[in-house]
Amino acid sequence: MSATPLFDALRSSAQLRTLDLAFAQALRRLEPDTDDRVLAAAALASFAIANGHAGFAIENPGELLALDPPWPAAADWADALRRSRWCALPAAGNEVAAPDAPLVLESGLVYLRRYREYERQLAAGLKRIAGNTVDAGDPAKLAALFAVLFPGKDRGDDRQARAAALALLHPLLLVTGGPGTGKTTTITRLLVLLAEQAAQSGKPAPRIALAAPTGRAAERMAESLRLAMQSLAVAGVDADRLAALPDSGSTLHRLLGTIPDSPQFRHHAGNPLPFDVVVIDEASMIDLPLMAKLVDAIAAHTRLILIGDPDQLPSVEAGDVLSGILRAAGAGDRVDPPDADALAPLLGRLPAASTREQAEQAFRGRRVHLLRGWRQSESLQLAPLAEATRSGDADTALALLRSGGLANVHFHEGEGDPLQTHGAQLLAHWRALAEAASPAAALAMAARLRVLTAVREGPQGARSLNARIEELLGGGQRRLDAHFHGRLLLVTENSYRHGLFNGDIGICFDDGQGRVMAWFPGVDPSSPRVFHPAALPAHDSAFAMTVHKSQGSEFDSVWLLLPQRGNRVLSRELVYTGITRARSELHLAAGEAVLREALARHASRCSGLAGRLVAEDRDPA
Ligand SMILES: Nc1ncnc2c1ncn2[C@@H]1O[C@H](COP(=O)(O)OP(=O)(O)OP(=O)(O)O)[C@@H](O)[C@H]1O
Repeated sequence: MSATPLFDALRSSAQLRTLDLAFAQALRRLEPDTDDRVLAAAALASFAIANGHAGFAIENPGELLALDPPWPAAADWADALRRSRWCALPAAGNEVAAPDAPLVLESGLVYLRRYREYERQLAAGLKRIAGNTVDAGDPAKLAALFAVLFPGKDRGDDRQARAAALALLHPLLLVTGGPGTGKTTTITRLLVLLAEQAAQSGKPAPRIALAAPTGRAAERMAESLRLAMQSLAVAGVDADRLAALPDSGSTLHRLLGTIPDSPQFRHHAGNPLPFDVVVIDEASMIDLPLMAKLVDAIAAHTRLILIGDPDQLPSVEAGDVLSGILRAAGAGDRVDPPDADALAPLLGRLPAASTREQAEQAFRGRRVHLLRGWRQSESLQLAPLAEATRSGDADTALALLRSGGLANVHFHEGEGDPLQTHGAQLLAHWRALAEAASPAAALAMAARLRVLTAVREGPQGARSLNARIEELLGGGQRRLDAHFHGRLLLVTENSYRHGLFNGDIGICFDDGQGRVMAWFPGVDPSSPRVFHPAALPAHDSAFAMTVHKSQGSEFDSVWLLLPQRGNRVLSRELVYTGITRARSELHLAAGEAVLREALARHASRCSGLAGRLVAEDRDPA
């Protein structure tokens, strides 16, 4: 038995959820002799999931929560777990964990078994896809079209061109980059290239699916794709090739086919997605279970293309999936020599610095990281601030903010309450929502401005801001109804039955017959889906929302409010995600100390995915 009553210390710390403690207590009820450190590990593994980790590292439990008295030595803790019947010890990363143990200890991480299995399945699925063979055609025959799609002189150095060329050879491609680096533009051209390749091989046009974790992100992607297609039509690209490209996107849930009241999907390994190319945008938002299910549903002949910005916040739910895959795939700045040789007809001879030495890797997915920002004539000059934030350079970020020299970036240093300092301007926007001509118009107008906060609770939290905004909208006198006309809504749980998902934004609006209904964007932006407010899944107001919930959306004008005191949730990824939600105007209200604290911290997550992807698989015994 341990000398340290660790589980009691966790209980009295009041940091864990009731659920985490109840899980450990259930193990103790089943076996009263269970080692205290095993109980603590069970509670922490459960708590880790709630905090976005896949498990927790026994070497570094302080990453999860600050605790006094000190933690047990990692070796002793591991011994206690190894001796416990509650903990499985798989011999290899690709081995299924014993089904009767709710915990797994592997490579120094303690997992809840279910999440370890998601991670194992995801790694196996990604390796399977990356190892599939796809018909690369004859790149030389595509050279003429390639020159039209990528007219730059030095195509080998043009990472957009590289990404498109690599998609011909590889069934798993990751295209990463910050805002405006041309991810969607690249995907559009890459899809045209695949359509041409199919036509040259006498095959039907490829069936292509576009999806993203949220409806808003899917719409944004489809809109950018339509614009990129228009410019290709002007550049003389054959209309038949463009016709192969989809003109709309769907949510990942819709793509996979939700089943009412079930976390399972219609598409899975036994009924794979009927597409030749599946393109997923905003991949940083996808959590471990969802990514595992997506990958499971990818057929042997299908190409999977994941797009994302690796500097954004990781998914709220368990994961950090994108960064795990990216770590395994490399920095995305080099091409393997065999790829370079195969693609020479398109890319020419690559400069030596663009190729890398070792050709053999366990993980065969390919990544291209786009660097150059293309958004020209921007009214909002965000790039230098985004770069300083991304790299954690607080001195430069503060100097840029204080100089006032970045167009349409406004720094409200030390201001903690925009409702007091700029209330009239903000309220005018929200009042106008209620005056809109239709629910569709109100939803479109709502995207013009959003207050983003780092936290949900506390004086600068989304909850208290929403309460104050509603009070101000009600004139401070009459209490508004719960679902008043003009109230912005944020769905906070997935409801497969409604087709409404965590993060979806809607509005309460009169239906023309005196009834206030809740309206959410549908496939066609001009005809939103309507729900009775009493029948909605869990929801909050969305006048102000957390940066976490804003992922995948953009707003013309963003007010980002950091708390006045330090907080563990603050990170450079949070600030980066918040500021890059702005399209034409950014207001940042923060104090120097808190901004410095945020930029000094990474929102890192504990996961074993990268390790699994680069590990050689062991043959099942
Ligand atoms: N190679 C290029 N030449 C000229 N313009 C380009 C090029 N690549 C991208 N652009 C332009 O830059 C802008 C941003 O491109 P795009 O929407 O593809 O970027 P993105 O990385 O998908 O952006 P976001 O992160 O916002 O989704 C568009 O106006 C696009 O036309």
